[in-house]
Amino acid sequence: MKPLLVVKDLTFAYPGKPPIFSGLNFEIYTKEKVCIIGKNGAGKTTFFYAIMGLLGQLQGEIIFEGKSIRTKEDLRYLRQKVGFLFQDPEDQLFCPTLLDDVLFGPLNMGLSRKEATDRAWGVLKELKIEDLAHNPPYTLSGGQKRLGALAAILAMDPQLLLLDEPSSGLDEEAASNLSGILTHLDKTIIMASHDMDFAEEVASSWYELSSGILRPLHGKTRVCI
Ligand SMILES: Nc1ncnc2c1ncn2[C@@H]1O[C@H](COP(=O)(O)OP(=O)(O)OP(=O)(O)O)[C@@H](O)[C@H]1O
Repeated sequence: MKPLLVVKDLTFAYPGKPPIFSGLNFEIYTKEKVCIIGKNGAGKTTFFYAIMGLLGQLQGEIIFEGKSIRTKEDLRYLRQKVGFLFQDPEDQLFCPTLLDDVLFGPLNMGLSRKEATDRAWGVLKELKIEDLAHNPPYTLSGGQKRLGALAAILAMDPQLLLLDEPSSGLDEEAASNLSGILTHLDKTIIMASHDMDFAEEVASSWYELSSGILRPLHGKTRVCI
């Protein structure tokens, strides 16, 4: 079996700054759930940007489903299959209501309004935020926005989820509901988190990002960052 995603020899520096990645290698197989830990500024968010093609020209290679992502067309395909929950959910909610935001992806993918609406209500209910559906996103709390942004991603039924601090700002009940959902979700997940209790619930393998490389941490080792 081939890995779902391979990141090969990734080297990257923001202009005028020292390299964040220096020959980083990573691979994940379908249905694996991985947590990446690392100190503030280690490059976890930047790693997700690299996978999503948000850093422009890269040194190294991103391979998805066995195919090297090289052209705009490849990137469009990858972005349909990979759902990215940004660290700041405000970046992802831009419609008049939360329901519109959750409908946006499925409608854009060509689903009928009925299919898209069924899907949108399904994820809103699963995340227990259906009573917020008609609210404008700017009126939601930080935790509600995070769940709303996640609903918008899940409604697109991506194969791989990149979750940047998914439990940040959630109360205990919402975090526990979310960890339960992610644990049972039939999808591949790469998550960056400082919330060890949450991550231990969801992830089955761990990596530490440090000095520009990803190092596997064997076993479900509890690591304090
Ligand atoms: N657009 C940018 N331009 C220049 N430097 C940046 C930019 N974005 C991030 N950086 C720098 O790159 C480094 C890695 O940032 P990144 O956000 O990827 O880290 P992180 O591991 O996600 O941190 P945290 O745990 O705090 O979320 C930091 O030193 C940050 O200041």
